[in-house]
Amino acid sequence: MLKAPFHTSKPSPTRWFYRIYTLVYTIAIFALVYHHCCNLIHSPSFTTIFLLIADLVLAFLWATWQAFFLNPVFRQVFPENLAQVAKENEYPGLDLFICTADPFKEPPIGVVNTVLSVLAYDYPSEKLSIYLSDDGGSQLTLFAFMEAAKFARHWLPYCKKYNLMDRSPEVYFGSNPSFFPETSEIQEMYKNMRATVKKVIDRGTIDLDQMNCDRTIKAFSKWTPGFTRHDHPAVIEILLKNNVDKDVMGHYMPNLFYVSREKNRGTPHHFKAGALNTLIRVSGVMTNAPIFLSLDCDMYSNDPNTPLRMLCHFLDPNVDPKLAFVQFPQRFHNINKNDTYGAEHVLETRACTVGMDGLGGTFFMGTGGFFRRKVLIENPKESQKIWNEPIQSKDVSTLAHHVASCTYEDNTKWGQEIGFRYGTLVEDIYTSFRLQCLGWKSVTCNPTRAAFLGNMPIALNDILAQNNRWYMGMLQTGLSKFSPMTYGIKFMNPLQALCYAHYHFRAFWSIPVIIYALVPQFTLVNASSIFPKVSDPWFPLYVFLFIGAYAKDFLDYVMNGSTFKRWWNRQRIWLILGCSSYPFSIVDWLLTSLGMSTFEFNVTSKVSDSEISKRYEEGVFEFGVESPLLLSVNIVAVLNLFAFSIGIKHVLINAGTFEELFVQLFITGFAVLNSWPLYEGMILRSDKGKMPPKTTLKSVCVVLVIYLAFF
Ligand SMILES: O=c1ccn([C@@H]2O[C@H](COP(=O)(O)OP(=O)(O)O[C@H]3O[C@H](CO)[C@@H](O)[C@H](O)[C@H]3O)[C@@H](O)[C@H]2O)c(=O)[nH]1
Ligand SMILES: [Mn+2]
Repeated sequence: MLKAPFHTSKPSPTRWFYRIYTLVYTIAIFALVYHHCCNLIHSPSFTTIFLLIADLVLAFLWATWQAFFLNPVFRQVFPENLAQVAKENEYPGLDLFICTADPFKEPPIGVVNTVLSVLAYDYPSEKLSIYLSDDGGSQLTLFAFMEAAKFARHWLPYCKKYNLMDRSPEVYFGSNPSFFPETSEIQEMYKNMRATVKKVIDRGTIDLDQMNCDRTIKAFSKWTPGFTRHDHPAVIEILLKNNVDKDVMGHYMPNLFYVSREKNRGTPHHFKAGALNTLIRVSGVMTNAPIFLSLDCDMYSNDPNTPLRMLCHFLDPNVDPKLAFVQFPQRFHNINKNDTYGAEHVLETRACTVGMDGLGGTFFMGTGGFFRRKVLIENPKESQKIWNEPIQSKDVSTLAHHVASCTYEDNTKWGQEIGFRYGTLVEDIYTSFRLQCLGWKSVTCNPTRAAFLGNMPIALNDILAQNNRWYMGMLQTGLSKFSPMTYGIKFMNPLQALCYAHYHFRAFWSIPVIIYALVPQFTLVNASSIFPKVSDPWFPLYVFLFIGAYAKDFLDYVMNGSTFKRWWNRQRIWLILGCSSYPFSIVDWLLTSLGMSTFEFNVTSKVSDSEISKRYEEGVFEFGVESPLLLSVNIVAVLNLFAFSIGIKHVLINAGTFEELFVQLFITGFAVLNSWPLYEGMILRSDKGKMPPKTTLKSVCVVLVIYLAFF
């Protein structure tokens, strides 16, 4: 029995409020559906059918969203109590997986910082191994890591000596650190390393003549002339060896491996899921730690004690034997003051994770998840590791290259029943869904000081493209035989399945958004009323439904520590996504299902232009590029402005129509209010991030054509 607990959990006191709210709102939805049905019987028309469809989809998404709030559980961990069961040298081994895919979109110096931040974890170094997966197959990345390994010899002892919290050198030196005797020397080394790496990246090649070490030359000799990122043999390099490499203070260092799996054009590589599965196998051969962490290359560690927090769950003698992973929700370092694009995902990363925790476990977010290895492999007892040989031996190397080959997975269950699951662009959420259907559990750990901090796009089009990818990925599995609504409801807690369903079908939010962005507007131009007028007994129901949904959403935001402006921006981005990324995901899904297109994981760019960053800091929308995603949003904005002006004209000419057209005017006015940054981008701005004039022109033309065709 433990004297003091490692972790505690308590149900949220707000759950009763949410349960009552859900009940009341559900009754209101039924009343609305009844009202629609009456309308359909008495005055059937396309408009009534459209509105019914829109409201049914809204009701479905609302209902699935409520599942997150019915039984939230808050957990706390107490790493200081760990000493009761384990001394440091009894901690389990830990393999850390970091994925990168493109040296130009993900600058290696950023990846180096992520790696250094975890290499310097407060964890016994003989238990720690870092594996970098390079899907870009780039010698530039390998070069950067060779430099990083040299710098780590100075950086690690420095972090530990002064017990730094920020162990990403870029963050540390950028934050006016306190001055210790070695500080300026280390800073100088860091700057030199950064400059060396940058020079090589800018030049685009490695100058082998300048290398004076045979091993290094041998490593780079694998980049033969036929070597491309899509076609190359596996490259596995040991950059730091535990028990061999020491830092400048004479302490052994963790292992550091560079892994670029074999690629050839004819073999599908399954994007990040494929990369992670390769790492599971390569690490199985090399170190075979019972726990591994999956981390994106842009998510540096913000707290060196994170592994201990994770151990509070895994080392608990009363741990649920079905506990598969501990998820540290994603948090970001580059969000501006009012979170212009709602990229912080306040509810998804806070309320939703604790919400699912009370239902059997949260989903895996792709990064910040510590897994038990045995959960993702076939037969944990059959270890691949060659125990009696050191990791640098020939046999180990041959086996590691073998498991990183393209053909290794042929006729195996990898990606289907073991490892990270294939067949979708959102391998993370899908894998956790499949695991939880098998009875595995997960827990959320969200300490006040973020465990990891990542990067979000800061240009609107990048945000839209990222969402397009996510929700296309969700549909791939949401509409497969592993749908949460069929398979999920059968094999997991049904409320947990509803939570998954919410994410998987979020793209359908575009149906009501598009209907509400067009139908009330078209009818407003004609001055024909489609909603109850203000004095109608049904009118208060509409008011209740609107305010009930918006006010609750706002409350959730504030209760999760956010602000009014951030909430406002998030609800705006919801409307924008509803007429861009979401419908595009549905179209993409249709085209891929019909075999008319293939899907691709477009890596988000982590490079930021200083002008764009400046505008983002000021909270100004970044349009700048011409893209179908932006065009569709802009068309809707122009159309609503146009319809609103005509609506106002009607009311001014005949004040009697105000009461009848009120709801339509309100919806259109609300859209206009939300579209304000787009009008600014079209008319008032002259900077490079303004709406491209061609996009404005096209939008106006489309709206004119619609007007001439229909009115
Ligand atoms: O073929 C690929 C493609 C991507 N990646 C890596 O995957 C990570 C995530 O890619 P990113 O472009 O940053 O995508 P995001 O949309 O920011 O990522 C979110 O969504 C992804 C699923 O779409 C999850 O995998 C991520 O963990 C989650 O942070 C990065 O480290 C990439 O290097 C690979 O290793 N191989
Ligand atoms: Mn990312």
